[in-house]
Amino acid sequence: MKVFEFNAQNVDNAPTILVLGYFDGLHRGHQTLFDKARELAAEKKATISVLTFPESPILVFEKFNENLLKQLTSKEKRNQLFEENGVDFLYFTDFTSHFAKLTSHDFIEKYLKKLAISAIVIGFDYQFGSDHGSLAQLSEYDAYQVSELTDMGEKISSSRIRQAIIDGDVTLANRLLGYNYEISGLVVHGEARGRTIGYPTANIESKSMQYLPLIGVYVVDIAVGDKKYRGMASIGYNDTFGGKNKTLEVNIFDFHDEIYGETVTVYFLKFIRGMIKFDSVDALITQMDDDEKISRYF
Ligand SMILES: Cc1cc2nc3c(=O)[nH]c(=O)nc-3n(C[C@H](O)[C@H](O)[C@H](O)COP(=O)(O)O)c2cc1C
Ligand SMILES: Nc1ncnc2c1ncn2[C@@H]1O[C@H](COP(=O)(O)OP(=O)(O)OP(=O)(O)O)[C@@H](O)[C@H]1O
Repeated sequence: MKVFEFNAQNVDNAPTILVLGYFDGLHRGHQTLFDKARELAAEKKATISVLTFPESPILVFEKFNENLLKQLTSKEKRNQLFEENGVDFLYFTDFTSHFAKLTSHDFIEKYLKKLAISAIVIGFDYQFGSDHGSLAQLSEYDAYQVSELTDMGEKISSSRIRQAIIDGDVTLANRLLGYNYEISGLVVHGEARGRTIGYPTANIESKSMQYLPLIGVYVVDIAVGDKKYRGMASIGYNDTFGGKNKTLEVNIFDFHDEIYGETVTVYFLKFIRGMIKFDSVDALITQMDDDEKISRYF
């Protein structure tokens, strides 16, 4: 897959199936668009291209809050998911005030006309341009609109998945995504207290703008180097010890290596319980023994 900053000079001119949307998370709903694109690409002997934005279009319309910069994946994972979905050319363009003012006609002239489009694939609720164009405005193309994919009668959407993660419902998030929600980060030094209570933890600091699941304890898998291990994660303030910083820590089962400075990936599998402020360290340890049993046999 090739990644480009969109401009008229650097586009590939082979016949292509163009898929349109923002695609935060590339969830199962999004994946149906790529299924259609792959079918068309095989039929028409064409490549697959995506024209999208690095950041959420909402940033241009709403008062800023930090959540607007957050995505369901890191930038690297987002690109990897496009590639896994069969994309050959990934074009990024910034969603700016100027871009937002383009009509659907302008968008076709300035962007779509620069590509050698064999067919276009959009979703059932896709709109483009300041006049909210949709399938009708794409009539000069062989354009396909994919129907809505639902789960329990409700649309699978990036917003619904974001909410599930904020609520700690990683089971729902994973089901809607079609893969396990993950966060990568550097292993850094914590208080070095974990090892004294028999549960050493890798403290993980992520540099990507992602949603951290609700404070609590989770069954996780964790990739260290090229191996994956089962573990249990804590997200919170270590209330028992009066912690001041919110941390993501993982006790990795059957693992005894020093991994400071390594980049690891945590896959959230199941919410176990909320954080508890225990009266004694022994009570915390007894609870962690139970968490371990749940996590090992999940
Ligand atoms: C599975 C798991 C469950 C935890 N549950 C709690 C909890 O309920 N309450 C709490 O105060 N700390 C909890 N912790 C956090 C511990 O307090 C923390 O790991 C310990 O203080 C070590 O911190 P350190 O890595 O900074 O040394 C939990 C940690 C893990 C790995
Ligand atoms: N569940 C779905 N079924 C079919 N198509 C979908 C589904 N969800 C999104 N799409 C389509 O995928 C493309 C990208 O959608 P978009 O990035 O707006 O995702 P979204 O999940 O709808 O996001 P949000 O929750 O922010 O509205 C659009 O063409 C959209 O119509």
